[in-house]
Amino acid sequence: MNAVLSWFATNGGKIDSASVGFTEFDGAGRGAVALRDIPEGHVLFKIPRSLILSTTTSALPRRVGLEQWRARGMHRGWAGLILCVMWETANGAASRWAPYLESLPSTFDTPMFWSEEDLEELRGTSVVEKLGKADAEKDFSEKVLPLVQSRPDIFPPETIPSFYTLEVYHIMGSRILSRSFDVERDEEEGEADVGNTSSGSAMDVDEPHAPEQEDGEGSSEDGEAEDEDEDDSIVVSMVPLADMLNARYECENAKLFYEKDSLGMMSTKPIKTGEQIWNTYGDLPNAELLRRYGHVDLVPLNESTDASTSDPSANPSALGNPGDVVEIRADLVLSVLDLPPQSEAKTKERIDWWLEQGGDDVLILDSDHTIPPALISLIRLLQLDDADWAKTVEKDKPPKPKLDAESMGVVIRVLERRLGEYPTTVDTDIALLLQTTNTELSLNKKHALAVRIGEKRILERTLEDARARVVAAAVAASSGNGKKRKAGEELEAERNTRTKTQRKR
Ligand SMILES: C[S@@+](CC[C@H](N)C(=O)[O-])C[C@H]1O[C@@H](n2cnc3c(N)ncnc32)[C@H](O)[C@@H]1O
Repeated sequence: MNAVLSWFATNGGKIDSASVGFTEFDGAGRGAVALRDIPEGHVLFKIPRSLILSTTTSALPRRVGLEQWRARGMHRGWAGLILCVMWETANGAASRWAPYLESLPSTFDTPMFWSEEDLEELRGTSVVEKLGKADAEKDFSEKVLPLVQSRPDIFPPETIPSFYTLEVYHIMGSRILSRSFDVERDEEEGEADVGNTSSGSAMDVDEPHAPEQEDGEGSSEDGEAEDEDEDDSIVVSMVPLADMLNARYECENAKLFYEKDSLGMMSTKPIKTGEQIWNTYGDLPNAELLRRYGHVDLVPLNESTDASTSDPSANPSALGNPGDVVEIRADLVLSVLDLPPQSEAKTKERIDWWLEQGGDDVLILDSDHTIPPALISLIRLLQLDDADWAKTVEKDKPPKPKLDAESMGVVIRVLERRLGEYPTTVDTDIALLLQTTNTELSLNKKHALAVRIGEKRILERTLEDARARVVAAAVAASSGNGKKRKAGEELEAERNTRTKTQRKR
């Protein structure tokens, strides 16, 4: 840390060292701590733009030649930035970022590096299919290695076995995934236009991006389909010191802000002496935290729980991540509907139309346990008869998310089938957590348990609520209530009451 701090100061970085210290936190690596009471709005440290490491500040793209760089597709996805970090590392002490790069971790707890046996523990969660290992390896073998091998003047052949291997590519990718920020392009350096490395990333592209404020961090080497409309004003960047702050669900008390020639880490709340200085990674679900950062958040799930209880095995049902979600793929909905094979073409037409309308192919359940309106709308769309489908297309609007008895039946079957994708039940998982002492279970297995339990809890509660509503509607329908209503109408009436109550809250 000392080497990084003196490099930082020598190169124009400013740190309020009376207020901020860096120390090791148990199970979380390095982090920042308040050395005195810090008021809100206080600048903790400032990073000059010249210390930011990206494809616009590394000399590599220009050494390769911007035309070559683009021709080889290095301006798209993550390959370009990863290669810059590899090259800067290979340059050793000659790199502008040498002490910083030397201080970065080379081992990670992210599933990218897990054994097959450990990955099996994540079956049913969305983590494994999002790892992007195969895409990263394709980028390495099709883009990065051919470029490296074609330019011995820049990448001396004897350095390839140590600095330009697939293993190093994954390590550098993981450093970027767990530490990078979206930084707005400096207008002057924008002239260089080496392209945007963030295209197709799984990083915070979904976060609203305030123009004067840096928001969250995280990036990915697992480029998805590349988007022609990529935002050229954002450059994925390594920001020394700013990336040494840890994060925890709703604990953020500092954030990175744009200033003219620098980025400033500023307190967003008063911070007491001795408290950790937390950034935010966007209060992600545990599945995403694990995939990108290699840790999970376990916080008390309700106010009555003792906040000091951070050991999940002490009271596993009281801790979790309130930001957890469950992803339900649209094809699971299709499999539940079990539509006749002759309607395959019609179904495809409807799905394509749904996607064109901006509908998602993954539906998200979150911890408020309500049934996602998009799920109801999709179920109804897939069940329309031909005449109603034609009317829907004419109106150019997907069906309203009206939860009638038939749709509710499908929803329940979807939730049951989704729950069945995990090999174990939530009770088995909690029993496992209770039976095993901390030393018996590896960190990977503990993390996988936390992800699984969080997701299954959401599914089970949503399912319980849905079943209870069916029963309530059936009881109301059979009791007549003055005039006899159909169970479906009861469900609808009950849904409206719930929505109003929720709005009031
Ligand atoms: C941006 S870096 C933060 C600095 C890092 N601790 C270090 O030693 O350089 C992100 C990494 O810090 C660790 N981390 C951050 N917040 C954490 C938390 N709440 N619990 C455990 N580890 C955490 C994870 O390893 C994550 O990949």
